[in-house]
Amino acid sequence: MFAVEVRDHIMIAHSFRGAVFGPAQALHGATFVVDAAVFSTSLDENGIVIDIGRAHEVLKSLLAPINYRNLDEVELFKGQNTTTEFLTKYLFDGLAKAARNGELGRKGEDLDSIKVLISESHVARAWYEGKLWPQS
Ligand SMILES: Nc1nc2c(c(=O)[nH]1)N=C([C@H](O)[C@H](O)COP(=O)(O)OP(=O)(O)OP(=O)(O)O)CN2
Repeated sequence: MFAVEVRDHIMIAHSFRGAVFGPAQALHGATFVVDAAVFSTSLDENGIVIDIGRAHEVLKSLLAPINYRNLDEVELFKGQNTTTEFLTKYLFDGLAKAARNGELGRKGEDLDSIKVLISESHVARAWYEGKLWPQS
């Protein structure tokens, strides 16, 4: 399987509901490093999985509305614990939509799957990976 991965980062603040989170129930900040990988069993006639520039642009556009924000105040996430895991799925859904629509410089049907990995610190990370087809 071939893959291309792009990276970006965001700075956010948030708080969590639930005793399991201990001190993280209070408002705290984090810098998340986001890695998004797109997989395909084949290369196109240019020898690529997807266009790296377009992948960067799409990832950046998905991160822009939440970068430098207190996620507790983001309407889209109201009532939701914005855990690292939750954010990986949010980004996966956005990237999957773009990939299926051919916005990554490759026909959607030529792409296999996507993995979004978020490193929330130097000791912890979470990811979501899923197939692009059949569409769920
Ligand atoms: N499964 C998850 N667990 C936790 C997340 C998460 O996104 N998914 N996030 C946090 C906090 O936001 C923060 O990143 C870490 O908080 P902290 O309490 O310092 O971390 P630990 O739980 O690792 O440390 P303790 O020593 O156990 O308090 C927390 N968990």
